[in-house]
Amino acid sequence: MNSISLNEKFAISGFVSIADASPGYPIIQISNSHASASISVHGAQVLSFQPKGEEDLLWVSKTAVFAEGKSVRGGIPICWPWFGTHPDAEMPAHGFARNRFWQLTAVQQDEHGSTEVMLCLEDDEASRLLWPHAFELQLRVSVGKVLSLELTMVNSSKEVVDLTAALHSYFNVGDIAGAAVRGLDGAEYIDALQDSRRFIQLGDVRFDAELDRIYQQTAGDEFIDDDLRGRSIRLQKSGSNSTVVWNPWIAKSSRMDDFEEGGYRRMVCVETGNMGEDVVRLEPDAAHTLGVTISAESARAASV
Ligand SMILES: O=P(O)(O)OC[C@H]1O[C@@H](O)[C@H](O)[C@@H](O)[C@@H]1O
Repeated sequence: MNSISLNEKFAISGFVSIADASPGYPIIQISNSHASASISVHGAQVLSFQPKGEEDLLWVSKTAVFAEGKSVRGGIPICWPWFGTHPDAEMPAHGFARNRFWQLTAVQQDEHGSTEVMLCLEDDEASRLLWPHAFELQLRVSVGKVLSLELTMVNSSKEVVDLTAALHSYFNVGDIAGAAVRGLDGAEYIDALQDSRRFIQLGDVRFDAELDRIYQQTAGDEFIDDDLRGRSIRLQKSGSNSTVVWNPWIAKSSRMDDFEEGGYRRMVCVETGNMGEDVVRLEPDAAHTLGVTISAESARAASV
């Protein structure tokens, strides 16, 4: 699959084209009357979403690497079939779906001017070495005034499987000092930086040091209030009862080669997921859909 054959099959004149970020690494580029966006076929990773008149809602590191087997640092990597580190240290963190090329299966313009893209990933010999189950994953992305992602996971095996997952979204903020995550007040969280001890969130989440937490029982809307930009990013979730909030701050980000210097100030991860106690158990042939809709609101409208 290369960008020439993908263009022949999927390009839509004036709306969708496919170009290589590096040789053999196709990126779907979308521009419609509502927004522009880009999606990498590798990892089915949304890399940018810019509604008309807005700055990009997503953040990608300027030093991100576009190569097979490594997730791009930024955008919305898909963590699946496990979230976080694996008990076997040889296994990749956050599963393997973000490290593989997916299949682009459909692109279409709908009657409201939104663009819909479908990508899929199925088990093969390489995946079964890491996770011995048959599966089908499908990501539907809709780019319009809002960005919607729906990740459907189907258990095609004959066994019951337990899954954890995340739409590991990196959001673009003006300055982390003036950013807050709203909507988690009162939620219990597991603090990865304090021996996974549990605490209750009081008020908004604010940032002045490394932060890495799994919030539980979080089915409601969440907002990232961005003082510098005077906007709020709204997340409406479905099929998700947990949320990770992460900022690596100075020391951890400087240990990552693909994390641009000082980039921790301009991003925050608010990850829609099924993690911690929110494990998805699928019977054979059963499916689960994890979804998020992301939109920008002016700070004034969002606080009413
Ligand atoms: O470097 P990775 O594997 O993309 O992970 C980034 C971060 O992902 C977050 O979801 C985790 O909570 C962090 O602990 C982790 O550091």
